[in-house]
Amino acid sequence: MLPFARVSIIGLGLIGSSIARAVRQHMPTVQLTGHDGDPAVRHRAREIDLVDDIADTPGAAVTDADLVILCVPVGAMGPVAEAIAPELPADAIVSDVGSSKAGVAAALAAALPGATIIPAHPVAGTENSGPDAGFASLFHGRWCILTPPEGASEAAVARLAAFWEGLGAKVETMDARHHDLVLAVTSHLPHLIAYTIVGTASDLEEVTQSEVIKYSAGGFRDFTRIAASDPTMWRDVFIANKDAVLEMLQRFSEDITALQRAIRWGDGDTLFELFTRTRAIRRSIIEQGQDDARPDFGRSHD
Ligand SMILES: NC(=O)c1ccc[n+]([C@@H]2O[C@H](COP(=O)([O-])OP(=O)(O)OC[C@H]3O[C@@H](n4cnc5c(N)ncnc54)[C@H](O)[C@@H]3O)[C@@H](O)[C@H]2O)c1
Ligand SMILES: O=C(O)C(=O)C[C@]1(C(=O)O)C=C[C@@H](O)C=C1
Repeated sequence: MLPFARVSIIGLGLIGSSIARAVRQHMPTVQLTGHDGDPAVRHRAREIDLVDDIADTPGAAVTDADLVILCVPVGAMGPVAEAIAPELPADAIVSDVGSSKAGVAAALAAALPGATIIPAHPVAGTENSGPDAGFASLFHGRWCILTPPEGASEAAVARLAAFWEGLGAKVETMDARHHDLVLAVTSHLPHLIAYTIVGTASDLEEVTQSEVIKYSAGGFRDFTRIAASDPTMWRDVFIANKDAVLEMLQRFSEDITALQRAIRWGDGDTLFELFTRTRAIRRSIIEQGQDDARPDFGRSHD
């Protein structure tokens, strides 16, 4: 039996549209309703027949849902939760896909007192945005981290876990603050570094924009992919996960200062030891099958 019969998705961009496509593929009998705040996105979602029904307001999208998933930028989670509150069925489970969790959990709890809220984060994505960027296999073999609040219904957690497993994800449960600390170093800091390095390169007087494009065939090109990620999404993530990001940034600054010293003093052993360790980490990620699922990394869309 399927964990949910009527799923409502608010926010039909990369993640919302990927969930819609994955539900269509893996749970074809589920009734899917969607809403997006941008009329152009609603229009496009209708054009590509993304879900069974597109609602023009967030409230109208949830009236008969048994699962509501908020797929909007982290900073919009609270306002969207407030907008669905009057129409939310008492027995519905509310979840989200935000990249940071503690702040979102607090915003949802404040907006929806008494509701069953189980926050989640599928650790899968790309640098692209919008309803055409999504694909059904995005979550295959990827982690989805659930961060249920203390005292959350175990049955609700189990149903949401079954939903994500049904879309092909592996599910882990974690405390929201621990999630935010781990993701600060594995996801948020790498994005900050990519935004910085691409910005620095384009600011350098002697490196003109055309040279940045011309010579970006190697490592720099990989940074530009990450630095092309959605500005609204990442602005909200850094503001929401400020404490954990600043803590990891401090640690990173100390480590880069140590490397600076090693380079200055010609300490090749320190450089070689670090580069050997990081090469082994990359290889073990690939061996564990945690390499990238994006279509341009050689896997199919569905
Ligand atoms: N992009 C990734 O790699 C990734 C991965 C995992 C989780 N996430 C999280 O998923 C969420 C969505 O990200 P995305 O990549 O799908 O972004 P996206 O920009 O592709 O889609 C977001 C959609 O939300 C809509 N929206 C914004 N504010 C709204 C509001 N107030 N009401 C209704 N709709 C609104 C936008 O119009 C847009 O269509 C974010 O919270 C992000 O942190 C993103
Ligand atoms: O592959 C990418 O483009 C991503 O940045 C995906 C990525 C990540 O950092 O791994 C980005 C944000 C998320 O919340 C989850 C996944």
